[in-house]
Amino acid sequence: MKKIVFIGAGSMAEAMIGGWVKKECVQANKIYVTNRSDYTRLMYLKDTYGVQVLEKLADIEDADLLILAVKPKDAVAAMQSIAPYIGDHTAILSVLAGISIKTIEKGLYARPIARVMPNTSATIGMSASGIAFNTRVSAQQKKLYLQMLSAIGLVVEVEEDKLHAVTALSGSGPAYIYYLIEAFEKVGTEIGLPKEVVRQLMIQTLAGSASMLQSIDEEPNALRRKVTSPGGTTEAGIRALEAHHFNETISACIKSAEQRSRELAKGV
Ligand SMILES: NC(=O)C1=CN([C@@H]2O[C@H](COP(=O)(O)OP(=O)(O)OC[C@H]3O[C@@H](n4cnc5c(N)ncnc54)[C@H](OP(=O)(O)O)[C@@H]3O)[C@@H](O)[C@H]2O)C=CC1
Ligand SMILES: O=C(O)[C@@H]1CCC=N1
Repeated sequence: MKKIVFIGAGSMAEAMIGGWVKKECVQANKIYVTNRSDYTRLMYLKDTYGVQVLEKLADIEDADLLILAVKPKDAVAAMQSIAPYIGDHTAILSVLAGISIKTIEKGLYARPIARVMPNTSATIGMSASGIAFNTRVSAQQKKLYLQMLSAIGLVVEVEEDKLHAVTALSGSGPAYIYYLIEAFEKVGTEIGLPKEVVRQLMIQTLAGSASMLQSIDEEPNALRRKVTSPGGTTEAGIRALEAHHFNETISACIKSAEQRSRELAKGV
């Protein structure tokens, strides 16, 4: 691909650009960025990653790929602004939460459209992404998208409707983990450790546990039992989690996010 244009230049666009440029998966000078009004932001992306700033919207005409990366509430306006200039051969990759392929086809006409739900860990090549395609995406294009997404992490192909679940779990997931670390830091300082020490300990604990799950063929439940001595500290901790409705809390979190993704699809 000779020209890839990001429509929207926020956190997710930067995470994908950062990941691709670092991995040398896409050459920076083939990537163009545009947004609604924040020119300083475009210059920052140019200076940091070596991407190009799209001079005017008409310049999307010869783009091979447009990546839609605005907030869902701005999707219709963004599509209206690019529709007059979009070339017949241009394909679409959307990272918009909730917004369906049907809505994009309505806004940008019949063409190859892929919807991907990555996460911000794309920055370091550690995204966990789900992807779905419309029927116009060729086998060759699919292969290319899967390669591009693999360069910034794990990618799984799912039915489009399941992207709501992917969004709730791994799209939003990094925020839950950061929130968890914030909670560990808060309580860790209450029980006497400096915040930086709590952070170091808990980042390593998270990374270690994730690596154990990746490298050892055992269920989370079995690994948990190996930590839990009868009458010990872990058992006391898990009991407190159960008493405070841990499972219900996580279930409410994921179901609320999934529901919100469905609402975004309806423009709510
Ligand atoms: N952040 C995340 O972790 C993830 C986000 N996503 C999805 O990615 C999308 C972008 O999210 P995120 O990067 O966080 O959002 P940001 O708010 O960080 O960025 C949004 C960008 O869209 C631009 N924009 C708004 N309206 C228009 C328009 N009409 N034409 C062109 N550009 C426009 C904004 O420009 P300006 O600043 O000039 O207004 C800004 O650059 C969302 O749809 C979200 O659902 C998906 C997975 C994870
Ligand atoms: O919060 C959001 O809507 C987006 C989608 C997934 C992560 N951030």
